[in-house]
Parts: sequence; C-alpha cells; structure tokens
Amino acid sequence: MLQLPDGIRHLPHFLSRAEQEDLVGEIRNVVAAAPLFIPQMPRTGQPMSVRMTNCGPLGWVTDKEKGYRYQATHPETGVAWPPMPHRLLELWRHLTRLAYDPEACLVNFYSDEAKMGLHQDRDEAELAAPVLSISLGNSCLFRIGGPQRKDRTQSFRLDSGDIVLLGGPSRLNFHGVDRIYPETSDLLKKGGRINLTLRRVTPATP
Ligand SMILES: O=C(O)CCC(=O)C(=O)O
Ligand SMILES: [Fe+2]
Repeated sequence: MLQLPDGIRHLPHFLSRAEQEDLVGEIRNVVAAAPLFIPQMPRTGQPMSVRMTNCGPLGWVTDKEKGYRYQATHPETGVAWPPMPHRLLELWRHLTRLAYDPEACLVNFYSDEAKMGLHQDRDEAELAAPVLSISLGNSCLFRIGGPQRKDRTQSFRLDSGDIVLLGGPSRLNFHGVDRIYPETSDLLKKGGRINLTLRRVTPATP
C-alpha cells in the first residue's frame, strides 16, 4: 500500500456514475459560456497541452506577458466567469467542513496526449483551505511529491469520479499529471479527461 504524505486525501470512486454525468453536463454549460483557452507559460509563451476554463468569481489564467494569476474575467472574451455550479459548492462544504466557500473552479481539459508538469499550487493567498480536485473521464497517472521540487515523488492512478484533497502540511506539495490512459472510461464521448480544481483564493482566515 502506498503511504500518501500527511494532508493528502485520495477518495477513490467518490462520485457515482450519475453524479459524474451531472457534473459533465454542468461543465458543458460552463464551456459554452466561457470557451476553453490554451494557457501559455509565463515569459516563454510556450503553450501548455491542457486546455482550460473556469467558473466561480475568480479564474486561474496564465499567459506570456502577465504569467500565473487569478482574475474575474475570461482572458479572451473579457466576460465574467459563469457561476460555480451549486453541486460543486455542496461537495466543497461536505468534504472540507470549512465555513467559507471556494472562489475558483479551474476546469482542465486533457486530450489523451496531454499532461501537466510537476508544479505547486501557490497563487492563492488562503493556504488554510485545501485544493479539492475531481477527476472525470479517462484515468491518469498522478504524481505527488513534497514541498520541495527535489523531494521524492510517488505516483498513483486517478479514475473517473475520484477526488483528491491537497491540504494541511501538503498544501504546497509538488504534483503533476504524467499521462492519460486512453479508453479507460466512456464518460466523455470523445475521450480525454476533465479535472476540476476548487480553490479558495483570497484570505478567509485572520
Ligand atoms: O489534473 C489534475 O489532476 C491536476 C491539476 C492541477 O494540478 C492544477 O490544475 O493545478
Ligand atoms: Fe496543481
């Protein structure tokens, strides 16, 4: 058995098939209001392989000029992000037991060839709240390390309906997605994987 670092919770198959289908429907509506964009690495402008959008009062974006940040509007349309679906707020309240809500839900869309390099989620001012991550569609190989890039890492598979919480002493642990396993789920008709990442951004605790 894998021993995950303190503060990492993996809840395998947490969402039922019906709940997953409902979420995909909600995400379809989000994408209709806020189209997927191709994020660029700061400074180099190198495109990431994942496509993104957001819902909630704030959304995470990145481009060559201004780099990683949160903002209230879509970087291409200039329109405010659509509201966070109620079922996501419910899930956050149930799993975190926090008295405050997340402000950002980043929607990552991975084609079967996409991946995400090892990184920290550190653009948030409120680090007392965990990052809550939901996997939908094809499975992936998720890698988790420690708070330093050089720390030992371990990898495990995330399947559709799985939830991961990165919190407590592991809130700033490095993590990434090494690969997607094609044809491991029939949730998304065209394949690929969707990851929803809920975060509190602005300070909620004194
Ligand atoms: O796709 C995932 O499971 C992780 C996504 C992630 O780490 C991020 O959006 O910061
Ligand atoms: Fe992340």
